[in-house]
Amino acid sequence: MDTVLPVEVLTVEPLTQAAFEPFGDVVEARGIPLVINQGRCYKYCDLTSVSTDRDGHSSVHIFKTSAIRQPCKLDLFERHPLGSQTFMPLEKQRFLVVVAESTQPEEDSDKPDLSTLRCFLTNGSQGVTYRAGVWHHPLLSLDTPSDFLVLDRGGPGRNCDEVPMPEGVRYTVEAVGL
Ligand SMILES: NC(=O)N[C@@H](O)C(=O)O
Ligand code: NI
Repeated sequence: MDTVLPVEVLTVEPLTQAAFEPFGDVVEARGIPLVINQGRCYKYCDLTSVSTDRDGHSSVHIFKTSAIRQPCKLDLFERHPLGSQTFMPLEKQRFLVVVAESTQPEEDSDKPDLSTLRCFLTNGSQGVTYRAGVWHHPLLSLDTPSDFLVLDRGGPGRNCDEVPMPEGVRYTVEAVGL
């Protein structure tokens, strides 16, 4: 018989720039746009930026991802110490943004502090940028398979540290209100 693990059910909070400030930027059309292209287009400027180390370069990808099943069991945390990482849905896809603060920021021995674990739900028109070194769960897209534009740091060196979720507890995000 499978051992029944205690379940840590995470509450989901709506994604706002104020709440997400410690981790990075929310990318969404906000503020007063510039009117460009002979009036045909509104430009919402400088919503976020791509950071890389001096040996890296900014790189653009498309992720074609399947949707998560719910309740969503968390697998691991990762961080990209050499650069930021931005996810922007291409099909109005909602996704879960699961982050945690660092135990020893900037140190090689840094780990996610699971007592600070936060779970945000986007509204379909929002993307996020994780600042370099921010602990996050890999992409968790909801509802249907979907495409995301991803901007991050390309180049030499190790840019992905992973820490599995601790044994003995199942961290899940329940479908409450999802
Ligand atoms: N592996 C990869 O590029 N994706 C992850 O970094 C992620 O945050 O989804
Ligand atoms: Ni990542």
